[in-house]
Amino acid sequence: MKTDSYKALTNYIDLLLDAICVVDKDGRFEFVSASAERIFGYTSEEMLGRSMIELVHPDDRKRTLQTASEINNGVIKVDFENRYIRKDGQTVHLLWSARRSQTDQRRIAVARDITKIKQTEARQTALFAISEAAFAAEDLLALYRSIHQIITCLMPAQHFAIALLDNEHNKVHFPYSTIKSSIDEIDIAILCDEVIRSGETLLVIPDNQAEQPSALQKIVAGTMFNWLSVPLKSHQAIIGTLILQNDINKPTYSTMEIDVLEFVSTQIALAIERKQMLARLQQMALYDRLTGLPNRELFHDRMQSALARSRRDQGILALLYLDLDKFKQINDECGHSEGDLLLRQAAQRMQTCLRQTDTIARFGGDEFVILLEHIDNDSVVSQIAEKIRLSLQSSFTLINSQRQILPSIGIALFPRHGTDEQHLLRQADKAMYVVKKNGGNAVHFAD
Ligand SMILES: Nc1nc2c(ncn2[C@@H]2O[C@H](COP(=O)(O)OP(=O)(O)OP(=O)(O)O)[C@@H](O)[C@H]2O)c(=O)[nH]1
Repeated sequence: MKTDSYKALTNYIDLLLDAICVVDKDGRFEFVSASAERIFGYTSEEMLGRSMIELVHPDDRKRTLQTASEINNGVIKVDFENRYIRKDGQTVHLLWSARRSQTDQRRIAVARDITKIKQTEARQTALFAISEAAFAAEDLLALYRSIHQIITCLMPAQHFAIALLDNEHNKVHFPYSTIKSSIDEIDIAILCDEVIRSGETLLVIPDNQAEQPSALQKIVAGTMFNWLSVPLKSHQAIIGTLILQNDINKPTYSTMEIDVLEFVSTQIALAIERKQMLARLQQMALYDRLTGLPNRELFHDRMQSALARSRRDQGILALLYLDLDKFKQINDECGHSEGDLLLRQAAQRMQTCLRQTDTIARFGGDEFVILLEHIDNDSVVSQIAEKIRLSLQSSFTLINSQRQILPSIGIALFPRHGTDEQHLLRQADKAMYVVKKNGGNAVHFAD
């Protein structure tokens, strides 16, 4: 095919929305139709003679060369997709139909710009994945991990973080972050503050560093990364930001990528809010608000599992029923808030006497129940109970006073004193009353 022979055709093919490209045996553009300028952003003069592969997105080059080689070997491709980097730096998604011209040793290909279709697909896929993740994730951390995965499928994000606004302390925190950079967390927080305050997406690349507000310029000066931060807008407010970080040698974030991220960020914000609400409800349903200890419901759950394990392993477990002595006096003499503080501090002290696998629950007022598993013998239980009793001996520093509190502790063992929860609780409670009757501040085993 002679270059002149294209001329007669161009009157017609320039009308096409798709671009026709011909590359020579070395992979250099030999002919491009008028649409190529719209798709690639380069004039045909700028493209002719240039190596095709140079314009291909770096991550798609290997695949593209493989396909080119298949076409050179006679395969006709009608469904090859790859990405090119336009002259303005934006990424364009293309669908190619290509074949070899046997006589001329050239590849003739028709490129269709499918960026918009890809954008719609990406939005829909991401929305579906986010709603699935919001439903399936067991907790907030699992949700954050899923969000990271979903975003990595949408666009390059070597590093990723979720920053959330802590309204109580009016500052951002990072419940999820893989960002490792010379910029420390405080500085990233300034970037996030800017995004939350303005409600606008922030893209920092080497070309626009100088256009950033001066506070940000100082932070990002000399950074080796492109930064993209998108506000997380729920229906109510901006709850935080998503932060993506990519090496500056990689292509910058495209308008399409930013648009998709902005679109899905609302769904992400809503999913996070819903999960936070669920976590709060779970916390309220299972934990005591004052001390943060498990409540009766959670204790019941743990007790059932522990009993099942002990029955299976023929193990011993111990139940300690603990009531503080003369706690009412503290409330009466120092006030309810001092009483609250003492309950919180006493709970902390008792917790430090236990192993991670043990459970201490607040049953209400000044009553606590402790579950100890894998007990070898009575004396181990006595030792732990004594340790708890002694931990409360030294006085508590409250806001306006120093007070001491002593406990009465009753103990029941599985299977010796009972084989179900109710029975064991009753036996431990009775043992605790024996201590109370005898003046308190002691430990007693059920009979
Ligand atoms: N500060 C505070 N007090 C509470 C809370 N819940 C219950 N109380 C009070 O705790 C006290 C518990 O009562 P008791 O156990 O009968 O009083 P006590 O003085 O410890 O009596 P003995 O156990 O017989 O030594 C009551 O005065 C309750 O009002 C709470 O959340 N905070």
